[in-house]
Amino acid sequence: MVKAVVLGAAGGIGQPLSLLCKMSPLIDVLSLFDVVNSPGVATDLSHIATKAHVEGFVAAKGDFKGEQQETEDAKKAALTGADIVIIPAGVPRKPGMTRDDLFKINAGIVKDLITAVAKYSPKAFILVISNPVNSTVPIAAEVLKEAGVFDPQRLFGVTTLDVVRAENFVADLLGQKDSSKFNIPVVGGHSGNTIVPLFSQTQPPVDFPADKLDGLVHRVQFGGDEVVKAKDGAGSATLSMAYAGFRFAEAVLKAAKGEKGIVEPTFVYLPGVEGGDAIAKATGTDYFAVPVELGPNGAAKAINIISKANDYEKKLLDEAIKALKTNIDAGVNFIQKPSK
Ligand SMILES: NC(=O)c1ccc[n+]([C@@H]2O[C@H](COP(=O)([O-])OP(=O)(O)OC[C@H]3O[C@@H](n4cnc5c(N)ncnc54)[C@H](O)[C@@H]3O)[C@@H](O)[C@H]2O)c1
Ligand SMILES: O=C(O)C[C@H](O)C(=O)O
Repeated sequence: MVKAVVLGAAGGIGQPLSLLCKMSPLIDVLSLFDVVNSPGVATDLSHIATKAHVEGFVAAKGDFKGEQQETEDAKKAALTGADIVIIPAGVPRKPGMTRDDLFKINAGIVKDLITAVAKYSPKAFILVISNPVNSTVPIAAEVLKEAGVFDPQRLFGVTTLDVVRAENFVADLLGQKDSSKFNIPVVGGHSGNTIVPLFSQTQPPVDFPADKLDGLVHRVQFGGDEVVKAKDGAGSATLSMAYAGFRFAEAVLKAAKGEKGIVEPTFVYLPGVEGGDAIAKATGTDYFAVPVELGPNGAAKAINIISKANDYEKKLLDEAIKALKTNIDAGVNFIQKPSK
């Protein structure tokens, strides 16, 4: 029996992601939690005739003592027995904002939700979508460490949308309809210049002249801004993110069931994953998105693809690492050195 939980299930990402989970033959129980509207989303989904049984849990409206208990009970009921917890809870960007501008609100939301995960489903795979991923994943790790239940193989920052974009933009540029035949590793983090597509490692190989390459790299790094601008104040990527989040969740679940050879780039705590130490040493950071081979216990092996980067990509990596370190420190310090 596989139980999947979506925290932030009533949101722009949460709803289509929950729909995709409801369609999946890999999921038996789908549990939805949000601070608003999740029972409605759950009831709506429960009318679809597919395998997963759907349950909805919502936080209490207020924050008085009795209501705090009600919210805690809802989290407990949603999370108990979970095999995989997917977290798109939090505020999205508006035009003119960076992902780091979301830290102020989302850091606290992620801290709060991971505290509940640590209590009620400490062995679940945890997939963090909430931005800024470069900081929310270290926050999650620190909360889990403090609770004594941190398993680095089971904590993932979801960077799949960057891979999806890279594959799609390359296909676009080559005038090809089917982007699914491309495999493009995107490494680093998930914001602006911390996103580093390694086009030199594309399978099947592709080759672009320098002027085209600059534009392509920029489009992958700032693909999120393209959507924020087009939505004009109504949020950021939701549908493509639901697709990407589900693609990654499905990969984790398939590998957990024993399927071999599944590799997806994801933002992980390197020292806790086989092969990660060498990458941490090369980058000088403990967290980095790299292609990870998934297995029954989650992240089985970090693949050191960055050692194959060409000179152009090495420059991108240097810039990414500088920015990433600041983001990671902000996340770690949020838990270790909270301001009074
Ligand atoms: N990792 C990625 O590639 C990626 C891509 C797109 C968006 N995002 C991020 O995902 C997050 C969600 O985006 P969205 O467009 O779905 O936003 P949204 O505002 O539409 O939905 C967020 C949901 O989270 C809920 N929520 C807020 N606080 C909560 C809490 N404490 N517990 C449970 N639920 C809570 C809200 O009620 C809302 O339903 C944003 O931070 C966004 O930046 C990440
Ligand atoms: O751009 C955003 O703020 C949302 C997300 O991180 C994205 O890449 O689309």
